[in-house]
Amino acid sequence: MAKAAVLGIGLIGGSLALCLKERTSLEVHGFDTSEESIRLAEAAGVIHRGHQSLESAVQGAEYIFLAVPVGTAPRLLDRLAELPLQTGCIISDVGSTKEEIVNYAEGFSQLGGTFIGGHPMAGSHRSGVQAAQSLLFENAYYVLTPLPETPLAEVQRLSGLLERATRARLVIMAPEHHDRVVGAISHLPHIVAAALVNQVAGYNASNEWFHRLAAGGFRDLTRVAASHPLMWRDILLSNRKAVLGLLQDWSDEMDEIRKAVAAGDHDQIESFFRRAKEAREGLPERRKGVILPAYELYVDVPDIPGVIGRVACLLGDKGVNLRNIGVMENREDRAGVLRLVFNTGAELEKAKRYLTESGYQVFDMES
Ligand SMILES: NC(=O)c1ccc[n+]([C@@H]2O[C@H](COP(=O)([O-])OP(=O)(O)OC[C@H]3O[C@@H](n4cnc5c(N)ncnc54)[C@H](O)[C@@H]3O)[C@@H](O)[C@H]2O)c1
Ligand SMILES: O=C(O)C(=O)C[C@]1(C(=O)O)C=C[C@@H](O)C=C1
Repeated sequence: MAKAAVLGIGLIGGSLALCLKERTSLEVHGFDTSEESIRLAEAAGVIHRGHQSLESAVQGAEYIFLAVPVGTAPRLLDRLAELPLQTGCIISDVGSTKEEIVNYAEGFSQLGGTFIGGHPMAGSHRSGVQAAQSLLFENAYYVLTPLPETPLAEVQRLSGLLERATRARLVIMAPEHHDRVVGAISHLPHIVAAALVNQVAGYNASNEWFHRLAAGGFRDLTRVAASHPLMWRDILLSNRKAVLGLLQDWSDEMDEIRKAVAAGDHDQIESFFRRAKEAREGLPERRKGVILPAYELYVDVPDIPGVIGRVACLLGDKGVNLRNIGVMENREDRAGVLRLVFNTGAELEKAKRYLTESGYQVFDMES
């Protein structure tokens, strides 16, 4: 039976292991530095088999997933580079930042497998294998960050497996683009939530009414402040450049509202909340348990090496989400060799326009 190895069987590693176990034929092996996590994962049927040795966990594995804190992942890659891995294996990760680990993996002259960065955009403030669940990623976005030179067939193999196992929507992005976007919608909000909780805890130290009166607003806004401190320390250090820029923008925004309140500027204050309300109400709906239709496009690409990066970057820069990308094996069956999958017809139309404007020959299902 083909084998997958999940390294780090916590919330995300455990959830991914469950997905692979329930929806693929892979035998799922787990490795963790915590013996307790291995024991719990085996007892709860999260993995087929647990290992206390990294070498035996990855031996013969076709897929290896790193699901450890982002500050630990490079050291784990160092150890993998020393081990004999299965020829043609794919190594991926689930870390919340991508540029650092992708650059690190690129620096190896001999890694024994193809590294493709990954990040499922779903999680929880809880941690550990006890919180793992096989529906965690359903319909969430799952970002892959291959390099332009990553063989297309390998990206297709991994995205196909993950799509089937997690039921997530696979998208492809450049690592630095990922880190800037995720910095704004995940890393900054975690800092703001923690800062708010710390500020109020300071007031509460001398007056307990601050915590007693905390109602829906405070609780909704600060749920993620209960997240794992070590995981978040690593994320901020890994995405330092993007986070520093975002913190500067955040203090500018705070300065502006502070000035408007100090000046008693009714219009400015109302407009601050009006802009936020409109933007919040305009967030795309999150749907659980619905299988989304796929919108497909075919692109004729004469030269395969590097093409995945060029096409993915072109669409990423224009804000178009690519759900999946793959090579058509038989060029006679269909005009065009690269298959692109989108979540909406509107995204497909945008992609068609941008690709055509950039000189690509594009065909859809009707062509
Ligand atoms: N929690 C989230 O919401 C979320 C969402 C998406 C991605 N991520 C990313 O997923 C990764 C894991 O996060 P998590 O929430 O599952 O954390 P977790 O604390 O639940 O699990 C991490 C596991 O890794 C193990 N571990 C640590 N160092 C190890 C090593 N050197 N070798 C083997 N195992 C080791 C720990 O014992 C633990 O079981 C992080 O990189 C995080 O950025 C987290
Ligand atoms: O739902 C939560 O508690 C999360 O924090 C999940 C969340 C996020 O949305 O910020 C956190 C980190 C990840 O890398 C991806 C998702």
